[in-house]
Amino acid sequence: MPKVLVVEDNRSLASMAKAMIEDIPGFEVVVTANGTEARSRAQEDPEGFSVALVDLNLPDAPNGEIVPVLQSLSIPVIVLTGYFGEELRTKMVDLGVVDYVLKKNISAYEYVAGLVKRVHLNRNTKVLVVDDSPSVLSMLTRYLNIQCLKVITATNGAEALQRIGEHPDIKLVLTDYNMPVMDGFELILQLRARQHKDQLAIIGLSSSGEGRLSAHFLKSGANDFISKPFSYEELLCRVNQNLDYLDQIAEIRDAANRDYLTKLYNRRHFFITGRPLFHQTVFQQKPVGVAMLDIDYFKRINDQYGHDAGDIALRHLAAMLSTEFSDSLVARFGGEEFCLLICDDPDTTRHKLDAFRERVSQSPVSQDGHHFSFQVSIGYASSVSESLDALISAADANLYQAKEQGRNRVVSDSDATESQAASASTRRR
Ligand SMILES: Nc1nc2c(ncn2[C@@H]2O[C@H](COP(=O)(O)OP(=O)(O)OP(=O)(O)O)[C@@H](O)[C@H]2O)c(=O)[nH]1
Repeated sequence: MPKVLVVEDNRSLASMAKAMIEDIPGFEVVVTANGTEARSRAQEDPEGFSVALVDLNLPDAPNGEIVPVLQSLSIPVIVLTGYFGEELRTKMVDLGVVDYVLKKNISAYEYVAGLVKRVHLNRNTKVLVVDDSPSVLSMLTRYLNIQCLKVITATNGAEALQRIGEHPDIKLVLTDYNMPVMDGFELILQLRARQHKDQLAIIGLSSSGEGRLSAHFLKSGANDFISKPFSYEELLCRVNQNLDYLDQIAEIRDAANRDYLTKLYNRRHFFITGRPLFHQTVFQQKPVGVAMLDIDYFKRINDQYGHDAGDIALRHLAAMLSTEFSDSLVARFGGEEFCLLICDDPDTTRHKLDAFRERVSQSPVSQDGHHFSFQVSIGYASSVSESLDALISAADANLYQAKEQGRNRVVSDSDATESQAASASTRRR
């Protein structure tokens, strides 16, 4: 869990900062009221603090003396200040603080909370900087490192493409225009052929004399543009804004693809991802199958223990499915029905499904002091190869058989064939 150190002698401001930061899911705040206390907390556990939020004017450190102390323990610092001037700004930028924020109203704290989250996320965020000037590369690297970003560098477009190949998880590219071998526009065109604006952000950089370059960069597919020379603050704001945009799009996309209750993928995403995966697997002549899984007598759980208990059971089963079928595409199709696309040998899968069914029946759920168990029926099909939809229909038919035969069982293609043969022979007799 990310921990934030707040160093503030004004109790109400400290409480406000704590409340706003702890509003971010998973964040914990430790408040200290002076420099001495902050130093000993940070020394006790320097690894533990993701970032520190520091009041510049503390009773025992009135001129920001605590800032370099925390930085020497590798804790990035965001400064809160009650006054502001050019001299202070220069001092803060020279010290290498992540940002300085004027404590004037509540929106300053909202901004700080967003920044705290950004700094934490930046630790796993890769940025590629492309410029043929060593001095620009080293300045950008220093500025971006202050923001805790992982910086990778290249000196021209061709080298940048190589770096992207080595690090496909790069999220942001900052690129100059005028470079040898391959310029910034050509680089952007090549990058955009592979990744859209909401997957990879690109910021163009060029000297302020080249007036029309900004429009040209944007038309070529850049998300944003910065004129050189630029201030640390402008770089920080543009980089953060672009990374926040990517994260928000990813969150929206994820919310659209997932079932709200169980957080498993929904039916829509199952088909979008599953159809190409199915065709690719069939084309490669590898085994592929679908399992339809349904909780037995689920209505009774709702009726007996309440709808909340039913929801807990659904989440419990979803968590088990995610863990035990982590290599498969798992979705909640609706109600108490789940669907799995499994790319594995049918015999192995059949055994795995049966073992899973058994485990479900032996893992009780607790709600309000009540403990209850439930069972599942599973239909598995792997012998149909014309389409994913046909495979799902076959699995569904097998699930129907499992319910008909008494529930709490797995019925696969071979079981269904055997049972049809048995009933045909009974009819013949
Ligand atoms: N708690 C809860 N119940 C749900 C949810 N979605 C659907 N249900 C309930 O799931 C129950 C499904 O009942 P049935 O279709 O009769 O199936 P069943 O009782 O499991 O019986 P069989 O499938 O034949 O074994 C209904 O009572 C729905 O209201 C949900 O998200 N949460």
